[in-house]
Amino acid sequence: MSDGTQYSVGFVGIGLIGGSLARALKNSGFASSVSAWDRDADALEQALKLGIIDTASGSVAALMQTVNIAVLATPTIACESLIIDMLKEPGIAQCITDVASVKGDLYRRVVDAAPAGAAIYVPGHPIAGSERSGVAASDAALFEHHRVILTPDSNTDPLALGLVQKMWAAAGATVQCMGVEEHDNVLAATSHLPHVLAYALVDALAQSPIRDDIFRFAAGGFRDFTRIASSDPVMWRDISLANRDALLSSLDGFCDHLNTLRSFIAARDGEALENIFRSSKSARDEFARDLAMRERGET
Ligand SMILES: NC(=O)c1ccc[n+]([C@@H]2O[C@H](COP(=O)([O-])OP(=O)(O)OC[C@H]3O[C@@H](n4cnc5c(N)ncnc54)[C@H](O)[C@@H]3O)[C@@H](O)[C@H]2O)c1
Ligand SMILES: O=C(O)C(=O)C[C@]1(C(=O)O)C=C[C@@H](O)C=C1
Repeated sequence: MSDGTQYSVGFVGIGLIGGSLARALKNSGFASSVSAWDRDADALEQALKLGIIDTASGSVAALMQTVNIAVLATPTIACESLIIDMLKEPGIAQCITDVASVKGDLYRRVVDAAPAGAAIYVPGHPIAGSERSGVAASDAALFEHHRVILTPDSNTDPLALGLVQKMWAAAGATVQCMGVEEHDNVLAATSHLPHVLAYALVDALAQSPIRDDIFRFAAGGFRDFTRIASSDPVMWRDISLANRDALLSSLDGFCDHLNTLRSFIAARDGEALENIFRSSKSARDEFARDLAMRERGET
């Protein structure tokens, strides 16, 4: 529960995720002021115009002079050098956090490059998003009833960790901590693999000689399975490469499973197929029930 203390929050990168968090923190009263720096001047102008930020900073260094909490919300590939810059000149920031979808590689490199400052760095990842990008797509309710994973370690400053937990709670999220490796393995399976599969399916069908018919007759099932193939290709290129090992392992396990299923179809083994579909339906139904409860705030 909020104790009413307000913080000055600064964002490096004000797109879908940065913009959504900025909106949520303003609405909840957690942020006394919100500032941002983005390499795209149009994104900053739009954020100002939409009232998502109060001030556009001229540089990362200038931003860090004025904020209690600094949030890095740029594409994964840009995070390493920006976090290191932020940690080397933290200004008045009590904590620095990020929202990147892959944690292990980034954290190890940051700790190697800036060991002294790394204690106030609390790596984070909201498990909520959309196939859309940019500040105009931001949504104050994006994180409500969603989980946020933080990956602190024994070096992390408890005060910095507490502040980041409080910030996400103010945005309506439930915070959970885990190690970077566990995070990257779980997310490879639940997020990165499904995105690769959706892109692969659409690409395979788009290359088909009967492509026009396929897209003409595709409907709800195809739409639901492939929504995430409309996500930003550059973001997903970065994520796939940043989490390469865990993603390869998930992909290999999945390919084996798919081949088993293929062999049942080839062998006309209806019983084996039905068993897989039955157990899959039961797992999916249970997940859907849990998700609905979470979205109603019941868990
Ligand atoms: N989109 C999702 O569903 C989702 C969910 C959870 C986490 N994430 C992670 O959040 C981060 C941001 O994703 P997003 O969807 O908000 O992307 P986005 O494209 O909507 O926003 C990124 C912003 O960062 C800016 N930017 C890019 N490079 C920069 C640089 N070098 N310096 C300063 N600003 C720079 C861009 O101009 C843009 O405004 C990514 O690391 C992504 O992996 C995304
Ligand atoms: O809902 C979507 O469109 C998303 O892709 C969100 C999603 C996910 O895979 O669930 C994508 C990337 C993130 O790092 C976290 C969440």
